[in-house]
Amino acid sequence: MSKAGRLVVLVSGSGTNLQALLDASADPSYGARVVAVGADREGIEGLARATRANIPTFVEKVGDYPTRAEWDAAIAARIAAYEPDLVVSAGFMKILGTPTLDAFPVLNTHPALLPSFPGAHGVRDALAHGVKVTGCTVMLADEGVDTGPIVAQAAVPVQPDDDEAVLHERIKVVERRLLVETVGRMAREGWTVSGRTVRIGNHTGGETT
Ligand SMILES: Nc1nc2c(c(=O)[nH]1)N[C@@H](CN(C=O)c1ccc(C(=O)N[C@@H](CCC(=O)O)C(=O)O)cc1)CN2
Ligand SMILES: NCC(=O)N[C@@H]1O[C@H](COP(=O)([O-])[O-])[C@@H](O)[C@H]1O
Repeated sequence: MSKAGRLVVLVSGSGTNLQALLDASADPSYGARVVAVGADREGIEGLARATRANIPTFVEKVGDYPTRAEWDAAIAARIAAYEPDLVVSAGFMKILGTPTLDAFPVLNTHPALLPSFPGAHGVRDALAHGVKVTGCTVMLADEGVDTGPIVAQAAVPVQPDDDEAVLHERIKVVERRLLVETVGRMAREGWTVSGRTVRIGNHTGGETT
């Protein structure tokens, strides 16, 4: 049974999901706290949010390394320095390699109902397809792109005049609530993974991660 008290959160942009986790973890009963925030780029609001909250930050840029494998190793080492129980990818726009995945459970939030519309542009792709309902997914990352086992999902309606920005903002309201609730339950109750099934709480029959 895994527990998720110490969180390292990875961001690449505005960090509103990060802010939701920071706000929730201000309550000691939440069961988890953000111990560090990492990013793949400088000058983003997600890093500024961490600094305002007096949370340590780090940046590892892919372009600073001769190979992707060296970046994979570098970001894994930066994460490891904070000894997380759970890494939360919250708008982090880089695919994490096995040095990170083999060392820590990584929870990712995606703005679509996986397995539909994986990748860097889930909202745009769902809108282009003409779906009437989309949503958000919280899943445990594996070596694939958004292929890991699903932990939680929530549906969000698409309105006729939606553009990508409007729809994404509607999704993000639901997504922040889903992520905060899911991380909190994982921290307080633990989780198990059996094949593609993730169970939160003290369930029998699952593999212990
Ligand atoms: N090993 C994994 N790492 C990550 C996953 C995952 O499922 N497995 N999810 C992503 C988050 N994500 C969707 O939820 C996602 C983000 C970015 C990309 C992507 O194609 N990235 C490109 C670069 C894009 C850019 O720099 O703007 C890349 O990595 O080369 C796909 C899916 C977090 N990490
Ligand atoms: N495929 C990855 C992806 O699209 N992630 C999405 O980026 C947004 C980041 O918002 P935030 O920086 O305000 O939390 C979130 O909606 C997250 O699901």
